Amino acid sequence: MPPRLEARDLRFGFRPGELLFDGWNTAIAAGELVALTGPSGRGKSTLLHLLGLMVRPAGGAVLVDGQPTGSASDAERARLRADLLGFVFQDALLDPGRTVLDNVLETALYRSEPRRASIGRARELLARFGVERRADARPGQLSGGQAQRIALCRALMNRPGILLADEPTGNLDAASAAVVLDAFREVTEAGAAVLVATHDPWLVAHCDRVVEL
Ligand SMILES: Nc1ncnc2c1ncn2[C@@H]1O[C@H](COP(=O)(O)OP(=O)(O)OP(=O)(O)O)[C@@H](O)[C@H]1O
Repeated sequence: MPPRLEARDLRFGFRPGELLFDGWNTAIAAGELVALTGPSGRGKSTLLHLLGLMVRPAGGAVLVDGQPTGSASDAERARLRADLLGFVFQDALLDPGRTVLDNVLETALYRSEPRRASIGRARELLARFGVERRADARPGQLSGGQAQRIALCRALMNRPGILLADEPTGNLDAASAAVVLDAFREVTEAGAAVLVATHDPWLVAHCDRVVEL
């Protein structure tokens, strides 16, 4: 079975002559929970955006379940993201114009699932992370930790085969961080791969493996 997620000889930089990644390789198998660590500014978020098919590399390849994604059109990449990937952005990046419930439902709507069919799962996820009472709130009314948990609900909505999470416990107390780790474990036990960029030593210690940038 191919790795769920693989980077081969990845190259990328924001400025000419300044490559953040110059021939970078990694592979994450089904069922693995992997921590991505390294100093601030080294490129953890950028790498997650490359692996999450939001940014195209300058060279090399990102493979999803063994399939190269380089020649896929933007529409095909968007389809892969909706079908296979869950993404928790640093600082949550919820849509300020929608309620919490509609933010969580957003990923299901990308897959053309009827809203009514998805509401039950969205509410279950919100309850699991202790934020069900915020369902009708707008993101501007949330604490940082609530926003982070809601962003995780949104990423889990489609039961992704690959979950990429950027500092998902940065604003959480110990009890909420433990709920997040439990959720990651449940996702890996279902055969997904989880890559989590983090500075949190507690979370790193609970991962199967560490990739250091
Ligand atoms: N859109 C952008 N345009 C230009 N440079 C960028 C852009 N995004 C990030 N950078 C630069 O790329 C480098 C890597 O940034 P990135 O956010 O990936 O690092 P990081 O390891 O996730 O940092 P942190 O741990 O602080 O979140 C930094 O020097 C940053 O300034």
